[in-house]
Amino acid sequence: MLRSRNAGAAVQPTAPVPAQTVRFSTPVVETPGIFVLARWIARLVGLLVRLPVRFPVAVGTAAVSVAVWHAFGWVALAVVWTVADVGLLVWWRRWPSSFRRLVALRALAAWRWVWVYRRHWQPVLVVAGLAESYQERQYLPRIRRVTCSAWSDRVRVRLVAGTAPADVEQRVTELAHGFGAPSCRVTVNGPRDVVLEFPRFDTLAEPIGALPVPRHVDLAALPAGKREDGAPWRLRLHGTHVLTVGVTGAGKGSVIWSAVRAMLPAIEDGTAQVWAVDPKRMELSYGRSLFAEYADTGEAAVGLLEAAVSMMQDRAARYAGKQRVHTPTEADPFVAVVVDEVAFVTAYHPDRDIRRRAENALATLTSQGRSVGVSVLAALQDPRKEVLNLRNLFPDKIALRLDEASQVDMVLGDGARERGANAHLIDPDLPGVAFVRLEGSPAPVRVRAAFVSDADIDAMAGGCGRGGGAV
Ligand SMILES: Nc1ncnc2c1ncn2[C@@H]1O[C@H](COP(=O)(O)OP(=O)(O)OP(=O)(O)O)[C@@H](O)[C@H]1O
Repeated sequence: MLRSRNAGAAVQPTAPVPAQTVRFSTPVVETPGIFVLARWIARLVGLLVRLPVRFPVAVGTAAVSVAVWHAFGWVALAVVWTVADVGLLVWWRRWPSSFRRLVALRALAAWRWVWVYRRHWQPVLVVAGLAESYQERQYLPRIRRVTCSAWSDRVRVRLVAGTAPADVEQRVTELAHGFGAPSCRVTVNGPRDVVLEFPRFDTLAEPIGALPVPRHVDLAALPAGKREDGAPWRLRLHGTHVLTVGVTGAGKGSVIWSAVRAMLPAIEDGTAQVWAVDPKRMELSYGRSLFAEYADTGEAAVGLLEAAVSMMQDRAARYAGKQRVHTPTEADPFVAVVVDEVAFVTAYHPDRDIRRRAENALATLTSQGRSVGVSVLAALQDPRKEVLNLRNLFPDKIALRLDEASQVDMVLGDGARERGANAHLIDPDLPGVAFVRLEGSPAPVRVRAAFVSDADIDAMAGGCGRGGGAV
């Protein structure tokens, strides 16, 4: 075989390869000082033109103050300011919500724009790796607007052309720390248009007591707790199946009990039933009288699940060709099959036959039960496939505190962690806090389930809620 004489010789990295013996480089031309000065002046004029548009109230106030002072002197200015302050004070006391919306939150937004976001924008984004370079120039996403709600700042951002919202979603932790916020969530409005939401404080830090029992039960929107933005968190049960995942002590019981509590009037009037599987015998046994069916051993649990399958198939046979949607009635009530620690019957039970039968029954219920009014609400500690390979049959999932970062996407679906659903970082002192995905939005929402105490369950089981009043 012929070998080149140079084979194996070290190649000098600086030596030009034959095709590049002539190298072109851009000449450096010194910019005349007049151009630099003209550019600064142009930028200053641009800023002065934009200021009244961006901060009309602040600029208007300053302009009026200067005009009054110039025309009538400082005494007149002091009088005008005193009258304005008294007016604001009266507005605040008499109409606090409109004052808050139109004055306080707007002033706060302007302040946070200038002091927090404008000031730290470039260093934080560069260090977080969100600055792009092209032809030796640096390009940053641009702040379009900052607005404040009672609990968070929403920074609307125009992305650099050629970048994607996913680039920002992957840096939410850096952004949150960079701007001193507990978390950051990304919402995509449209092309190159995203909103970064930074909470200013944790609205879910205080536990929420059991919610009042609703007068009219909406099985598609059961009040179960509070969302981070202060709105009620409503859990859909009819027409879906819900999987609640969290480590021990994360608060799975509070989700289950809040749902049962919200169904109480329907349970009492016979239009809803709860069939409970309680392998730990600790969580659900307390309110046993509320359940139409109850099982606390492996054999009994499988029997209950298979009975639910038969009932569901009987309904499906009766509905076939006549009715496509289930409406709860006393004859055909909505059935919520509540399974606490579902892995006990699908993975941990020593009898293989029990595990197989339980898994088959759950697969049948979750794949066919929705349209005939049978829903499964299951709780689970470990979301891995080996433990519950049916997890994708649950359309709705709730991620309470999890063990590992990798479990977040297992529960809430791909991309949930990048969008800020840091369920593995939930404080152990905040049981009941969870991330959920609401219908029609890929952005995960942070919620806290209401805590239903033993006394509340006692009262519920004792029938105090009859008639739909608060228990
Ligand atoms: N929503 C909540 N708000 C406030 N405290 C809560 C809430 N949920 C649970 N807790 C507290 O945390 C404790 C553990 O909750 P819970 O038993 O529901 O956890 P779990 O996830 O079901 O745990 P395990 O899997 O071990 O049963 C409760 O005894 C209660 O003190």
